[in-house]
Amino acid sequence: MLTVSNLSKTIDGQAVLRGVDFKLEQGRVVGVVGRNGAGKTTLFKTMAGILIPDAGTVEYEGQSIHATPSKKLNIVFIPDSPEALFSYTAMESALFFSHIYPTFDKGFFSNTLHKLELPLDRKIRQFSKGMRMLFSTVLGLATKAPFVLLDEPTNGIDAIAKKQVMTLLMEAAEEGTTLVISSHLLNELERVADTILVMKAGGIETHDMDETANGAVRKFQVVFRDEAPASWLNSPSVRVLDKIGRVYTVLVDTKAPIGALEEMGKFDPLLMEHLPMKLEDLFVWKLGGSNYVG
Ligand SMILES: Nc1ncnc2c1ncn2[C@@H]1O[C@H](COP(=O)(O)OP(=O)(O)OP(=O)(O)O)[C@@H](O)[C@H]1O
Repeated sequence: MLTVSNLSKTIDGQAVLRGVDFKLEQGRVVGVVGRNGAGKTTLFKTMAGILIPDAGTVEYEGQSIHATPSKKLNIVFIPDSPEALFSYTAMESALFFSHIYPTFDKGFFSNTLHKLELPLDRKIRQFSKGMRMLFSTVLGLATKAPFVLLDEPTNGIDAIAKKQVMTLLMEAAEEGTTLVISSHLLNELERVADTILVMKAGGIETHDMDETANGAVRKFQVVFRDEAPASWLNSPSVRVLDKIGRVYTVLVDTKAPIGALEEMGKFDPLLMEHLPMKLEDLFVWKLGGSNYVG
């Protein structure tokens, strides 16, 4: 279990993390989403012990990873580019990591690199972006750490490399590794994550993926008979995702005290169809800016 309690971090006078709290059980696949600059990378670096928090704790099995540095070995951070290893070859990087991580699996590292046709003797600087991301993923997974934090692992790589990275990750998850993946590719995250952490204003909300699909916020396609009622469209319990002619796609908080769903029914729409809720919809609901205005 990894427990993050009341974690705060200010960088250059900006409070990036503000009292972040959550727990991660072993064997989960966790997606971390948030707007650009929300603090995902800062959170990962603090969770992995690279940054020291101003307040709060990160505990692995009840022990602070900052107070007991050996506990950091249980949490590996895979950055979006392995710049720190650019002047090393893949093999040299593995040697370096095997000195740090006693559980480092050299066999897994070289076999997987061989399967992926990545050279062991070339400097990482000479790798393409896709090769670098595959290499860092293999290197991180080879540590056999129980918690692996991946910062945008498939960003900017081609479809084949993406599939290879995702396959490696799913194999690790099946073996019980907890993966924490930050990504802006919500469709991809939706397929693999069972828990979603939404970062906003330095804080975090935890969502179960099942809860996302069956929670209080529902998605509808609705066609009104006359002009769409502006007060309803602009209410805080409603968010317009799309409008084509008189066809609206909306998110409605079905548990809101003002009864936005009942009200929609009272307008006697020509069509009112319930659609499946996607992770992208949750993202817009939680992090979208102002509501529909036009
Ligand atoms: N070394 C640094 N020096 C100054 N400001 C920083 C530093 N690292 C992060 N920040 C600031 O902290 C905030 C959070 O950055 P962070 O990289 O953690 O966000 P993010 O959610 O990972 O963003 P993105 O989705 O764009 O990668 C940003 O406003 C960023 O400018």
